[in-house]
Amino acid sequence: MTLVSMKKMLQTALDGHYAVGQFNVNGLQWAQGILEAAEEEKSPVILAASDRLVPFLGGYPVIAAMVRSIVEEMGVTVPVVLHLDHGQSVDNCKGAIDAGFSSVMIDGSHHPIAENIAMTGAVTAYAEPHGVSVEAEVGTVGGMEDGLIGGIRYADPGECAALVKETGIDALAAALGSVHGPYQGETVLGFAEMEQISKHVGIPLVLHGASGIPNHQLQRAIQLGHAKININTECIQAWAAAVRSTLKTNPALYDPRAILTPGTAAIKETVRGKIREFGSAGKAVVASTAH
Ligand SMILES: O=C(O)C[C@@H](O)[C@H](O)C(=O)COP(=O)(O)O
Ligand SMILES: [Zn+2]
Repeated sequence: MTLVSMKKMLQTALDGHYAVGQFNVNGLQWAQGILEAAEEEKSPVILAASDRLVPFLGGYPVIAAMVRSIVEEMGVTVPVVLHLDHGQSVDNCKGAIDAGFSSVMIDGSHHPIAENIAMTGAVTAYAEPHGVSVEAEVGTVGGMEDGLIGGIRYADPGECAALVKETGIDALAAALGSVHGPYQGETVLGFAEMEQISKHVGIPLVLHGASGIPNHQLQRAIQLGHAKININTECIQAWAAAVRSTLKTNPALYDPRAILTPGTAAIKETVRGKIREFGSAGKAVVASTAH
């Protein structure tokens, strides 16, 4: 199965009232664990490289080659998207597209809306002829974003509508109370604003900062228009706990395979649980035949 764009995948999910998980890749083991879980659950899946981590991961061509090779080697049959997460500039998005990413996010949310629209429009113009889908963001997700720590700023419905209308993006991340990284206290999402924005823009919404959000709130977000849900923190916490426990139990261990394999298993089981929560298990055929 070649890499696909998110366009039809997310529209099909929106129509079917489920969401596709975006799971961030922090190394080879993440790609393996995420793809194994998606294949076993027969779920469409989005593998993402966060732009801030691209140098750590070896650059766009290395990431694209790695994901494509693993998909081929494993004989993955479910639809797979390779997405640039929180793309920091128009040039970075172009670099990812040229390297073979099938989807990009341009994150102009820290700029005034006119600039955000201009950046996003430049990316959609470049992506469209390549068959690459585009996500953009309005408002501010709390916690760490693009390497900056910030507070929550709710997306403005008028700005969301203008950005969608003027750029033709495929998915919109409208920040409505979610936070990147671990939550301090209970999650408070703006469901009334979510309903309003979803009706107004008519395209799939994306929920960033979804780690730690209780399932009943995720289900409500899905019913109110979210077709893509981003998870990174829960996977990296599960990986770290498994590797830490392996080393604690066997302090003399030094074989990387023995140390790291439990980490891959932990990522896989975390992803499996999320796929089931989001309702995308068994939806691979639906997603790949949708047009
Ligand atoms: O950490 C990154 O750079 C990627 C995340 O921002 C991702 O887009 C995301 O929203 C994951 O949220 P989390 O798992 O709740 O931290
Ligand atoms: Zn995010």
